[in-house]
Amino acid sequence: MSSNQLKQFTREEVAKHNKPDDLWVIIDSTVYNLSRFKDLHPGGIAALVDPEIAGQDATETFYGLHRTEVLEKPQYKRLIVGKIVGEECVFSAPVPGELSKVPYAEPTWLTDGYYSPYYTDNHRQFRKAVREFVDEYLYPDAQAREEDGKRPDQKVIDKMAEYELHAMRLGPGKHLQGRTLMKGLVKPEQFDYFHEMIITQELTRFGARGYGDGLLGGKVIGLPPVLNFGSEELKAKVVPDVLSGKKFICLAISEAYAGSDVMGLQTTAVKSEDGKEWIINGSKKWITNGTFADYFTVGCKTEDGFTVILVERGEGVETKQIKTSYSATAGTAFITFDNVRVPVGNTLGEEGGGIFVILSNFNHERWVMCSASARSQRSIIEECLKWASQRKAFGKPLTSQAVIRAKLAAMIARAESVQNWLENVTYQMCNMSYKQQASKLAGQIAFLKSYSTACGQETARDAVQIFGGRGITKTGMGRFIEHYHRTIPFDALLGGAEDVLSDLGVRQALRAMPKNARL
Ligand code: HEM
Repeated sequence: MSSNQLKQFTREEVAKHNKPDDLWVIIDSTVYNLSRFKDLHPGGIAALVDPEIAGQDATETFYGLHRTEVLEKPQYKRLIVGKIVGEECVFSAPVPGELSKVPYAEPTWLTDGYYSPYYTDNHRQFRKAVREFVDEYLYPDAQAREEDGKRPDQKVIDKMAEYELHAMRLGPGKHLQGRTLMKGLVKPEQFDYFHEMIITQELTRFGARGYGDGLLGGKVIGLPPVLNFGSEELKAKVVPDVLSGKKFICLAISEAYAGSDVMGLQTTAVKSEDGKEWIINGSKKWITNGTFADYFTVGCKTEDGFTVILVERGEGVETKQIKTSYSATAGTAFITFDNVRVPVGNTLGEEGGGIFVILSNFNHERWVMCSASARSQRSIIEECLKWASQRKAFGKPLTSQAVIRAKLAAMIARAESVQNWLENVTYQMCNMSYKQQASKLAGQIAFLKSYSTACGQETARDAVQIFGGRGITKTGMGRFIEHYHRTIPFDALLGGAEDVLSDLGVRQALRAMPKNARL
């Protein structure tokens, strides 16, 4: 029912319904009958029958205790009996696809009155379409799956395939040729790293970190080695099924024995006597999407050093769920390979040349993670600005406290610096070949990742302080803060731990020092 068709009441009429069995309240000029609901109210009966609430305007108190989305739920919409005559609602739930008007909730290129050298009209239209897609198809599944830990709904995966989002998430390249991207909104040859960054950032907005990885994060890092280093025959077999969401792939590098120390890995691949097959033995740990993957891009120790090999799920491959601090929807696995036989044609890149395959892949993976980190910090800023403005403490909004404002200042500065650096690196990527990126951007991206996740961790800690107890509560007002604070270590570890990455950046810089440089 639209608000115009609702029955109209005066505030005096509503005030008469102030008894436990005849209990109305006004929230944002809408009249709710809570007479029956009071017994089910998660906040208890006492809060509702309070003389300051029963029959009165409870708008301010309500928004101090509940998220707007509570009123959007159908079971609560049924409590509406009318509206206040001559008044209009002030607070609105976000409209799918719309930009937020909260300062710093969007990067400058999406903020009214600001300019950017990087984005075209096509990027802007594309951003709008992706956000509408995410809000409509992904957001509800993300919230539900993060909670129940099941895999993302296959219908969502299929829908993403229909728009070619699986292909686009791998970035620009030959794999996009002949595809109709986002229903024709962007041509394959037009698609660049800014388009890809837009997808990653929009996908991050649903605030469900485990689901984000469950939504084929394994493919984003596991398929590029096949695309860039696999034989034509192997690509023809694997790529179409993965990009259409029929089959799943993951990257299996880290082990119980070694994480960042790639050369210390212990999974072995030995050639069969006839030289036609690899025989793989060992285990892998913390492998995103491993529980449901059909293909595994595996780092192995071989006679010549380190080699990357594509393994298909089959005899000798076993995957078990690892319980981590985010949702099981990510499909994080412990994998064992027990005499797994794989054709030698599944080798990705040169035998013994695995380190190059992995290192060049790391750049893209880390840049994707920086894009996500920049965006999630912004979502946290939006939550904090809203909360600090609407929450009263000692009779004043939280924003009247200088310590709260100082925390907001630091978060905003961090998010702005990460996004601006990210856009610069993305611009370099748009103008460099894959090889140039591998040599020139490894240090930049390593620094950016380590810096952005360090910023994210500080922002998570500040946000919890601003939200207080709600920042450590899985439901209600602070639920996204609790989630971010709990899951931020994934950003800081996956794709390379902060310290290791910073050191990598410095080592790259030292290698490039001119021999004749002297003070
Ligand atoms: C349409 C009216 C209302 C509905 C549908 C509603 C619903 C809910 C729900 C679902 C929660 C659980 C927390 C959450 O998910 O955010 C909750 C908590 C609560 N509600 Fe309400 N509520 C309503 C009105 C009110 C009013 C008028 C008050 C006035 C004091 C109130 C006081 C509380 C309190 C104190 C809590 C506990 C908050 C917390 O644990 O942080 N509610 N309510």
